[in-house]
Amino acid sequence: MSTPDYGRAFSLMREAAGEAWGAYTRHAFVEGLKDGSLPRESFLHYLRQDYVFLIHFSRAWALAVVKSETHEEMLAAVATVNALVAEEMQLHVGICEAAGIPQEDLFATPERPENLAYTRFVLEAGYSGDLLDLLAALAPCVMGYGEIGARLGAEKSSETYADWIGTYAGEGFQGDCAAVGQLLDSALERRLGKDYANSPRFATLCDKFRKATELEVSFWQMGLTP
Ligand SMILES: Cc1ncc(C[n+]2csc(CCO)c2C)c(N)n1
Repeated sequence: MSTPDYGRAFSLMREAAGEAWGAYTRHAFVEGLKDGSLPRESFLHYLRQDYVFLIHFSRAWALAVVKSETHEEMLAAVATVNALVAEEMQLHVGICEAAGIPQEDLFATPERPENLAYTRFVLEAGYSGDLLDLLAALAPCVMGYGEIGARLGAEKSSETYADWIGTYAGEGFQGDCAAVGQLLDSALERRLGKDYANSPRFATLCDKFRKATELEVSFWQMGLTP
């Protein structure tokens, strides 16, 4: 299976993240989703934490609207806020309700430190920096799940987690990843010029991307320990 193309900046940042990228996208939790061996208890624990995660991620994408400098940037950011609140959070509510966990319980899930560390790192990148700092911290989450979804959609050997895999493998979500990739490319060119990859700023953005990738690894690891 070929890896999906989410744009030039993403490819460069992914490369700069080194081994952390594979540790994230091929984590044992992901392989357990692929072959159905992930214990249900771990999956539900992950989903409850992820619901809280998505609340804060929606706030971070809303901050991207605040940090936008063009109508086009605002449109891309607002589309992601909507995808998060209306689709992804709904997926979690649906799966958890079917498993006997009501929505009020989800909202009241005590936040694990690994979860808190990740979302507050991203929000802080946005509070202290500009749209580029924020997008560099947000990108691993979107494109990583895009890559995971595309691979698991093609390679899965069990139907146990097919709903979850289908959401991220589907055309809708893959289109969202391409749109975020384009936003990242155009935001970089607008602020740093076409040669952005050779700007000193780019290295600091790659650091943020790698840090967020490492926080994704910790999040999967947390999922394995309910
Ligand atoms: C820990 C964790 N990391 C990434 C995602 C995936 N995700 C979060 S926000 C977003 C963009 C809007 O769809 C996507 C794809 C997740 N659910 N949980």
